[in-house]
Amino acid sequence: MKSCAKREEDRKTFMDQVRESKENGYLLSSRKIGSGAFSKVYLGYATQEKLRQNYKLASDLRSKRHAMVAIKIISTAKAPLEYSRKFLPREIYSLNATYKHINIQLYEMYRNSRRTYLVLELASRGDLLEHINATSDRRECPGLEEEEARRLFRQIVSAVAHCHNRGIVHRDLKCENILLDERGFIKLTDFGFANRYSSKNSLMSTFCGSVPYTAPEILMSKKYNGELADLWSLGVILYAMVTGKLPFRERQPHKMIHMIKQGLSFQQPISPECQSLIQGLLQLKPGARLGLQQVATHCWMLPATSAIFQQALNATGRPPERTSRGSRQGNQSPRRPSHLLCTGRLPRPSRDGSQGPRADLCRLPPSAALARPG
Ligand SMILES: Nc1ncnc2c1ncn2[C@@H]1O[C@H](COP(=O)(O)OP(=O)(O)OP(=O)(O)O)[C@@H](O)[C@H]1O
Repeated sequence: MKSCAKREEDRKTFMDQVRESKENGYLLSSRKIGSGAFSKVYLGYATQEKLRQNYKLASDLRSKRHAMVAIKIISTAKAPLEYSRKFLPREIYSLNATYKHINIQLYEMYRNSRRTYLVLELASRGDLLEHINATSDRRECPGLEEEEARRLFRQIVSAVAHCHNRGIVHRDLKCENILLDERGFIKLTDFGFANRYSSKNSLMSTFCGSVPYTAPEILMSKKYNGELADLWSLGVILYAMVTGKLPFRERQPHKMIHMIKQGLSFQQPISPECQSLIQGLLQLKPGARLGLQQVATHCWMLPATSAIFQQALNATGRPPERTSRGSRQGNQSPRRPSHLLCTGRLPRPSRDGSQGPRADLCRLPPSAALARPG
């Protein structure tokens, strides 16, 4: 229970934030839509005056037919110095450098000695993790349909390519950092670990990310190429989207490495094209991973091929038979590497606690970030 004094302090802080936002052209609502380690995110509204002054903001909001924004408030006075001096400036730099892409959007920033305010495009439909879990529950089958996964993954790839083209690596790509707006567009968020690099070959050494999504070279504390590390995380995200599970799940980095070395496996029917794309991204050796250009033009990313697969899957519950060379035949299950299965599935008991028919459904667990300062 919060003490009276604490409640009063929170109320005063909130009133200050309302005033500071108003002075900058935004109405801050009391509806908190998220919070991070050192931040709170509120629903806000652009005032008429702001819309008159800021043409870009006005035209964007006009197309959405509302004036709502997400206002992320970072208490710089309370956050550790390293965060305020190093990570927050990088986040702001990265958001500014990537302005404006349909899948990433910082409208504006204002600040004073105590707080920094980031005015972001509102993504009102929660994050990808929630979406995967909710869809898995609705379908009674883990993961998204490949068609939907493709639509979302294309946007994610486009957003990451936009960052890389501007010399920014995200370094914390994960389902929780991909938000969805009311039109189903993804918004890449949380650039707290992002960094810029001067050359494609420059290596980084900060140990950051979230273990299940972190590239093995980072887990092994090697110097790494940020772009190639982002590609690994993209592979984990795609695997999570289509299977509703994490490919490798361990808390301890050294155990994760062990799992990764054992290899990847799929426990449910996923199209061979999608498997090949995931395998191409989840390569232990960074240099062996598919590049973003190869990802964008991979055959799974083209709708026609996989629509046929999905239709067959829906009709028979099994992947379609293939006749071409190297493909599988008849009712055989997908060819699997002989190593152990390494999925991060979390069995969910049915409501009465027994292992009912849906006991093999899983929920993707949220993953805590590593190396948060403070
Ligand atoms: N543009 C947005 N629209 C809607 N909700 C948002 C938006 N940005 C952030 N949020 C919500 O606020 C939460 C925290 O935001 P964000 O991840 O950017 O903060 P953070 O301080 O970097 O978090 P963390 O400490 O977890 O890394 C998000 O998980 C999300 O629920």
